Amino acid sequence: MKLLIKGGRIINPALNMDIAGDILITDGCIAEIGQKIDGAGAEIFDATGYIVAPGLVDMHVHLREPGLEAKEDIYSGTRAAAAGGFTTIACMPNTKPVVDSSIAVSGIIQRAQNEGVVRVRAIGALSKGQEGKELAEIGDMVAAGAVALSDDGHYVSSARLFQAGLLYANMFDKVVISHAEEESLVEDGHMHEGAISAMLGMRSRPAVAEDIAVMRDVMLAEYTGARLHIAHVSSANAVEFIRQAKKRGVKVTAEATPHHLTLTDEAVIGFDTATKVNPPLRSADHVQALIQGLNDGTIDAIATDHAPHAAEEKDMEYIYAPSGFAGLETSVGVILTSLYHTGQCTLPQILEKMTIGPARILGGEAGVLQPGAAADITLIDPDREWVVDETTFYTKGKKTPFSGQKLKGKAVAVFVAGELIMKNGEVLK
Ligand SMILES: NC(=O)N[C@@H](CC(=O)O)C(=O)O
Ligand SMILES: [Zn+2]
Repeated sequence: MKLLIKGGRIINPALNMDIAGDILITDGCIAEIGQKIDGAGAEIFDATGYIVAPGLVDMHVHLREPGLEAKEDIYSGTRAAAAGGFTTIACMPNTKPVVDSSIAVSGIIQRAQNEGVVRVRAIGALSKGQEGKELAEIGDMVAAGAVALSDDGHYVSSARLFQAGLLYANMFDKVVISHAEEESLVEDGHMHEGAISAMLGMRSRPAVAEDIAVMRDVMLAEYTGARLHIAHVSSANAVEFIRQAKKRGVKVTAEATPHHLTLTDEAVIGFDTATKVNPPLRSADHVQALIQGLNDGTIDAIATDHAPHAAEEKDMEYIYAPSGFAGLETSVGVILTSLYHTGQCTLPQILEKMTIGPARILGGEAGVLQPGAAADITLIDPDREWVVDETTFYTKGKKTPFSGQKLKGKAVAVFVAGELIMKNGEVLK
């Protein structure tokens, strides 16, 4: 089996490569990358006009298995990932039951092998039941394949337990991922605290809740020397704390979501539950700080926080609807439209945050095109114009704050281990 991806612009941020060229694939692996490859006997895939990138990596996805299959499952979630251009995703453990044991981790990996169309990495819970009281079986979960530990969805209130988790995870060189919002300050809050929440009379979640939480976690990472990753950073101070900590050599990394990088709390006016998410959509000054953090290397990854919910849950009143919405199928379009086509970021910059950036944090092989590596490849048409129509989504939880928006840029083909699994938005498996 030989395949030649011919004539694209190969952007391979891990190796600082940005060339017009071809990629030869044999038996599911990359055999050669070059400006002109003689693909005698190979099937040809014409990539003229497209960007050829390492398969996109999303380190923050809620696949909802086990137990919450009305929102999403591994079958639907991995197809949504493929449709959005992703070849590797990491799934969060806030399921029912919580993924806090080796058997649960093995279950996800096994189910993903049987049902999934992209590669799935499992993140284990940091505490048992994500209750923040005692540590989960971290060593066992790592042995079963867990790539990171997180109580995502909740902040770990006890500094002592969080410190113990950092130390324990660090023994296995695994990163702890923090959902950093100090709970006592966000309880019962539904949106960002500011002029818009005051106008709407809505109980809110202030940015200072995130600032405090990030500060504590960063200090514990510094004190222990362990690895920390801050999920969905959304406040300007949090970006600054992480920037300063990195300068001091603290082993902290961070991700930002497409929605926090592009939307503000003004989207909440009208009470569309598709705008409800934790941390909340913030004001424009926070959005600008995030973009700056992305550009200066403070933020290492763009992650969707794909958090689908069932239609009947999101159709409730704003204050009762659960937080979170679909993100996998809009990520590339939203990011290219808002950051690339506006001149705020370059394509290599963006693709670094969507490939090798998150891959490095999770460890293992992904995010780079090089001979010998699995042929996980995403083709992107940066100029393809399309309108977000959630009825065509593969995810079960279709709510999106980008509904009806005209976007420019789309993943047009995805290969996993050399196999074409998505073409023109259609998943082929
Ligand atoms: N982001 C959200 O608003 N919700 C996520 C949890 C999370 O990622 O914190 C979910 O699981 O629904
Ligand atoms: Zn979270």
